[in-house]
Amino acid sequence: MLLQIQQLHTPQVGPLDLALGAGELAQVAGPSGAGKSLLLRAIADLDRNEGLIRLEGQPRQALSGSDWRRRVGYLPADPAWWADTVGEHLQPGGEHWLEALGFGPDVRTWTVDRLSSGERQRLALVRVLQNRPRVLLLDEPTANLDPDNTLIMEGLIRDYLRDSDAAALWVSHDAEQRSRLGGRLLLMESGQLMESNG
Ligand SMILES: Nc1ncnc2c1ncn2[C@@H]1O[C@H](COP(=O)(O)OP(=O)(O)OP(=O)(O)O)[C@@H](O)[C@H]1O
Repeated sequence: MLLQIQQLHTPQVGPLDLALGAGELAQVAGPSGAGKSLLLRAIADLDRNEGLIRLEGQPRQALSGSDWRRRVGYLPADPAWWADTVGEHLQPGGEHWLEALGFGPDVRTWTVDRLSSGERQRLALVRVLQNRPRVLLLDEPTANLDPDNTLIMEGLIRDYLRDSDAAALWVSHDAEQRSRLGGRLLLMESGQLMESNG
């Protein structure tokens, strides 16, 4: 197993177990307020949580918080930006991702305050992918995108999972997207995670 979670719990989430294999995409659905975002934040170790999480057999405590979050990349629904320009948030390289998402090389000079919500969402994905994570934690990554960009982003993420043999936990409210992506579906309700059969 690539990612193994045992008895993960926070005041709002769990205790729950979950395992993701290399290349696996598991979707998480469930009502607003069920704890989907808090689950992703707990796995990324951004909120206080207890439980055992292993990545490729290595316990989370063996890595620093920042190393863990490079390997287990979290894309929040509303990513934070701290510097003035896009380029200050990006590492060198990754031009193929920028290009695939519709940006030219000049995007690095753009100021963050001019970005639309969809541009923010697409650029934040590039930020996460540049760390070459083994696991992606995606919180409604296409919520602010038009249909064309949604399909492009879905394709890019799928390509990354296939090429890097990475896994993803993908929160989506969109039933059509869920059927396009396919794969395993997990349902979250009141902080508990259940495997869905349909
Ligand atoms: N820091 C916090 N302390 C206490 N409760 C919180 C905290 N953050 C979120 N909550 C509550 O925990 C519950 C789960 O929140 P969460 O953001 O995980 O929901 P969600 O399933 O992602 O919902 P949505 O689909 O609307 O994004 C909500 O009732 C929320 O108000």
